[in-house]
Amino acid sequence: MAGPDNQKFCLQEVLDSFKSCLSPNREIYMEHYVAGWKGLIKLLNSLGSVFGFISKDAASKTQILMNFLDSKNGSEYATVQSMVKFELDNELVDVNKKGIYPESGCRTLLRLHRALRWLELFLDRLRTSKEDDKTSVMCREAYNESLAHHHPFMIRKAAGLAFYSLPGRPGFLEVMNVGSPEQVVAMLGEAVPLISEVYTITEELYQKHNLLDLP
Ligand SMILES: CCCCCCCCCCCCC/C=C/[C@@H](O)[C@H](COP(=O)(O)O)NC(=O)CCCCCCCCCCCCCCC
Repeated sequence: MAGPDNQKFCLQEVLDSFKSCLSPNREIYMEHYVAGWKGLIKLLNSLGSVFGFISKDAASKTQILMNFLDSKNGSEYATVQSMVKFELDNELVDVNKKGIYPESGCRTLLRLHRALRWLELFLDRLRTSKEDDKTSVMCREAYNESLAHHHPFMIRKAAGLAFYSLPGRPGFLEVMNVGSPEQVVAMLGEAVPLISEVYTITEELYQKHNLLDLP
């Protein structure tokens, strides 16, 4: 029987998670942030094994955050804001170079946060694309504008090759499990601003604490 991680991806599920992410005072709930990523990883897995190296990395980072949430300090990780405060107050972050905390919550979330910017740019391109536009081009452009700045040559090369395997626009919209292309586009219209808001709040928080370049 398929376990929960093998279930089919549904864009609605990701949208719901990112909706639940924001508290009334604009804090980001870790549980829902991680749930959003788990939904995205399901989609990536359904696109084929060529994306395995990307989904493995995202899954391992998601797992690190879930482990913090389940630990004895779990309540300190309830929101991204409380995690940053807790880890900085207790000097649990390698700030300048890798040291004894190579997998701190702050540096792990930063990697996913940078990928969220790629997602925002990619989904916005998809939302405004025309029928015969290529998903591989949208994906590459979004990647070059965001994550690529943080990746070494070999990763950029491997990612670039994987993009060629993306299904065309109609196939990609179908994988989202939403309905007609028009319905997917409408849902993207809701999802992109939400993802963008979560991204901006995190970016401002990390900027304020000088955490945007964590090794
Ligand atoms: C739809 C096609 C998906 C293309 C994904 C584009 C992003 C390409 C990322 C390539 C990452 C390669 C894997 C390794 C990365 C790590 O070296 C690197 C640095 O980590 P480190 O400091 O611990 O060493 N890790 C990262 O930058 C984090 C990458 C996380 C990538 C997550 C991508 C999730 C994609 C979800 C797709 C969902 C499609 C959207 C439809 C609603």
